Amino acid sequence: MSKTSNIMRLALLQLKGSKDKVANVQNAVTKIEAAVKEHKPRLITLPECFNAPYGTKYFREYSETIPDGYTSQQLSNLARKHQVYIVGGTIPELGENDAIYNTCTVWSPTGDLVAKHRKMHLFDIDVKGGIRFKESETLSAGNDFTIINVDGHKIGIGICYDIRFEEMARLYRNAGCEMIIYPAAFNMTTGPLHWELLQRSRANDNQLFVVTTSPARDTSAEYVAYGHSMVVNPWAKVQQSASEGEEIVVADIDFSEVEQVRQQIPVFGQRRLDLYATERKAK
Ligand SMILES: O=C(O)CCC(=O)C(=O)O
Repeated sequence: MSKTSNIMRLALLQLKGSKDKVANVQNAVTKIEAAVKEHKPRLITLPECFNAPYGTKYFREYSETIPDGYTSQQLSNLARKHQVYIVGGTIPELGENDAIYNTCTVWSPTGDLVAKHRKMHLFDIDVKGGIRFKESETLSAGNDFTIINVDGHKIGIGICYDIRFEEMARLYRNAGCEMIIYPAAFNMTTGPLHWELLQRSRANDNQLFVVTTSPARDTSAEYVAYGHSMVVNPWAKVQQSASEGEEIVVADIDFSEVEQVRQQIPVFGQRRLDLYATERKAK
């Protein structure tokens, strides 16, 4: 598809969650309506696990099938009604064989599901005195890379912990992506040190835009999200970022910056592919 425009307006919705699924989804609906009315974005992003509390004991209870579940239907209707792309954060998905996935849905302006990305790297960490989390207690990992095409621009999709795996971002870059979107929910242990660093690293390594959307910070929640949803440009500069509470971040992406950086610092063509490679394996 040829590029119809180099400018794309994004709205990142940093949303507060609760244990009430319908209230969470309705909050997203209200904020999407407000973002459309006030800012007219082309693409809207939502946070990781925006319709449920983020915790392994909750994933099965809150899980839904895609695309016929309640949350999917709401996002599909909104995308069609407002003719926008929605990168629908993530929800716990009830998949084949009763498996649960942490899944991002992407909706086109016709309301169609254009992609579904299941988190590939499960968040299993144990930081002494900090945080222990083991998504693999209840979740299964996805096995597929996901690239969408919006107005001729290729955009890779990852989810939170996926950002730590530079090979995944490299494969998206190799496939021609100009942006990677990660719905994410870093925490108060790893967020302060790694959140911005990882985004700027992936942007700098691959000379593309990195976009993250976090839940708002709620210090009364069992899992306290870091917040600070962010857009990093291909120069690895933070173009825009949220604070900690509920917020809509509006960013005008100029995709011509991707080509500028790639021409001026041409590392992609200077790699020693005679000596090393990052290659996707056939499944
Ligand atoms: O990598 C991290 O520090 C946080 C990852 C995370 O919270 C997640 O994958 O949901």
